[in-house]
Amino acid sequence: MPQTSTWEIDERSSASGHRSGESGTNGMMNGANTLPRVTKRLSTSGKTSNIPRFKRPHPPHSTRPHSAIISSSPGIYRKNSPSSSAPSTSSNRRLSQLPTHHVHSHIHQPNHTLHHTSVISEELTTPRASTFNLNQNQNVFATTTTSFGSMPNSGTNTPEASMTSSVCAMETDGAVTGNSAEELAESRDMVSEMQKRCRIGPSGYPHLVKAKRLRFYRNGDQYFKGIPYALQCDRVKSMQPLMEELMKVIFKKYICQFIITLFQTVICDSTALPHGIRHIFTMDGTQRITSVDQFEDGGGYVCSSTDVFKPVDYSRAAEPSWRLTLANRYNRHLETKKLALNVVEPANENTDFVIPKIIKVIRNGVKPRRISRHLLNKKTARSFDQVLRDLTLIVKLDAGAIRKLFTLSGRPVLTLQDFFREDDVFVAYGGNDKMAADDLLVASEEHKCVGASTSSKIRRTSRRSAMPNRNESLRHDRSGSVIPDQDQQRLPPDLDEKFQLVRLIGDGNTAVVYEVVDKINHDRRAMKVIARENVIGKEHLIEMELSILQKIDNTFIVQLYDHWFVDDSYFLSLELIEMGDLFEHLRRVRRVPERDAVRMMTCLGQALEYIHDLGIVHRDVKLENLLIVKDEYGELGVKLADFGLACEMPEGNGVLTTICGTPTYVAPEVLNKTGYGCRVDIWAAGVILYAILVGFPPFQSSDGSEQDLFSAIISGEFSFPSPSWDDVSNSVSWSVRHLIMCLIHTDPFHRYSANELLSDEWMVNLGDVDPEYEEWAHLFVQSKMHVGEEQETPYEYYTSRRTSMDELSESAGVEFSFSREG
Ligand SMILES: Nc1ncnc2c1ncn2[C@@H]1O[C@H](COP(=O)(O)OP(=O)(O)OP(=O)(O)O)[C@@H](O)[C@H]1O
Repeated sequence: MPQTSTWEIDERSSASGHRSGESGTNGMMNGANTLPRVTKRLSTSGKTSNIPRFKRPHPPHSTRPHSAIISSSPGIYRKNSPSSSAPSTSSNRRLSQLPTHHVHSHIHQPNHTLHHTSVISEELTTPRASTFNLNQNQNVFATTTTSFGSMPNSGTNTPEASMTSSVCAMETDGAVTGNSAEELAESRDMVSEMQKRCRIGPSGYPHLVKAKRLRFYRNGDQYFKGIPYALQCDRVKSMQPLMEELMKVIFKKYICQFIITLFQTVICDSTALPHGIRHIFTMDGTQRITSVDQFEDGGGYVCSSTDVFKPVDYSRAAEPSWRLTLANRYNRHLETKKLALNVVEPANENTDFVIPKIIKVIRNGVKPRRISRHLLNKKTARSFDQVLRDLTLIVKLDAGAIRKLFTLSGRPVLTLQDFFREDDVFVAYGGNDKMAADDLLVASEEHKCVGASTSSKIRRTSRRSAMPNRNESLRHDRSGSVIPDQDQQRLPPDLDEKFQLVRLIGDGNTAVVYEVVDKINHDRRAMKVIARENVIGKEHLIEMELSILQKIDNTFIVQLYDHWFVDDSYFLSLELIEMGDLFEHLRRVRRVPERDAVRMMTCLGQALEYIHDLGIVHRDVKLENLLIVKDEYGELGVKLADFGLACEMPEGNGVLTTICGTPTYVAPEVLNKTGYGCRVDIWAAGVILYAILVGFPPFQSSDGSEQDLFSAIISGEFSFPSPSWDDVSNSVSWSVRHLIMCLIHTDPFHRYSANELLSDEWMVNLGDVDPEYEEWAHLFVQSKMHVGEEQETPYEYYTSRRTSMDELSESAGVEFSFSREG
């Protein structure tokens, strides 16, 4: 869901293709190739797209074309792959089907002196290419064959008959004629050296000992994709050194190449191969490999510490992970829950129940024990295995991987959902750790960290800390992981004197927001905490946010009460809004009725009119930044929050040029770099109005890419597709469509202002417009629509939109996408 993050654009990188002076409908840029490059704005997890990635080696099954080691220039000839007429050995067949490592040998003969090099590469040699080269050099081949006079010949001079492998390529520079006895001897020496290194093929011609291309898996680990390995049979002659090498060299090499998976791999090793590699099996487990000769080129093999083969579908291994090897009582739980080892779990666990929650994990051992906190949310709790893996890295048991987890009431944690029940304290055990009843009792010294003295108290605490139906981390780059300090849930001492921390309310790209209570007057507040490390180089944005919030005092905007910079973090005491944000509200209700929508838009319009009059642009108006409030009559409204990207308009007729915002809501003039002002917030308001009425935004990309989304935005073309926009039971008026068209207008000068938004007929009449106006709006909208725009069938609608859904559509979830189709 790349459209959903907040981002900034590297302006330098987007300079090309831009022509200044273009703006709005008349000045739209044409095509995706002129779109600026996007970089993520901020991320607490550091997962910004501009972090350099480690270059992965070519995948073993790469289909990159074979680089031209074989030349067709005169005087060079090479024996390469079998020709089309050559007998098709199983080895050859594998070679063409499973392109992996190849050994190429070049024999150059400059000035009649032979020397050779061997190259191991992952390049693909196709039989077709080999045949071509072979035929090209057939004449020369015959000539050069004489220079190998000492070699045994099977009686045929045809290269097709003599060559059996495609892994040997020979080159000579210049014709081989008129050799002196000395040169011939030299050649013979060379050949004999070659013979030492080469086997003599059935034809009598030598070929280099071919490296067998193998792939090794770990016993019982269905998540380990395997490691490719070129087995040089002339070098590794027995199993023991091979197994040692596999353990010491290959895994380490793998670790070096994929630094990111270093930890995971180490863990995998210690879990899946606790005693190193002692046995190697074929993939189906029917045969144990006892000699290197038994390895077949292109084959896959399973490394094991024990002689018990675990039947897993290794060929379909997914991402690296580690498996639990649970014992005794815990294993029985697993069995009953059908979570036993070797059962391939679905790739995507259901995570509907995942809500932001801080869990505390007690590291089993001598009391007082170390207690780690970990934030679980949609991002950090994707699957049971993944959470256990993360906890292993955080808790750092002496025994290595966490293999058992229990609540303080003794309930085992067996599924992801178990983390989201009422308990939030868990005791972690390693494989050899023995459980004792005393483990579940929290020592007095541990109370502070655990936050409770008994499990019943913990239950009360956890109930209070659970977020009601909020799902924080639908955005892919949302933060959330380890709560770094055990005292994180305590404010720094100065603030701790003033405030009592109550619960986590939400997290954004840069901030974590808690509910706090003022210890003196008992007022409840929201405390937004922005760790400085999350905003390095962007401190000016925080300063700007603070400076702007201090100027603002409006009913429809979340109020800032106070702020501090302590312990390298910014703390903002804000008005507490308890009902969550509009994004989550929409997620729950799927679409907002017009009567609610009109009130929400009125609140937003008021907020925008207020800040625009002050010359302030919010620049990040979106569903997540509209917090839901209820008035005394129970009517819903919103308050505008998060001024993290807000800025003041330049003096005079100046415009803003920094490209920032959230892709789904960004206005075309921001992308076009023609300069922009307050009307970008109005565009976003139009996107929001559209989205809350039907549950999906007006602009999406067909392939989920930001480029595609931006093209759609710049084109300004959107529609009101069936069935959502003409659903009888959710009848949406034409007046609101008219308003949306006035808000989502590519030309900012023709786009409504905040004042015009508030004066719109639909807004003024709270959605209850005069039939005449509705009729007029109907004609207006229809006159602007392209023919067939509303003819989208449900099938097209769902397929086109579900594939390109951003966070909002995603949030509508399966229910939404299928319930309507029955
Ligand atoms: N005053 C508040 N009262 C209640 N909840 C709040 C308040 N401020 C923020 N939140 C919640 O916390 C979440 C994150 O806050 P906020 O959007 O300010 O963080 P951020 O990191 O600046 O966001 P972004 O991801 O947009 O950069 C919000 O989506 C909202 O649900």
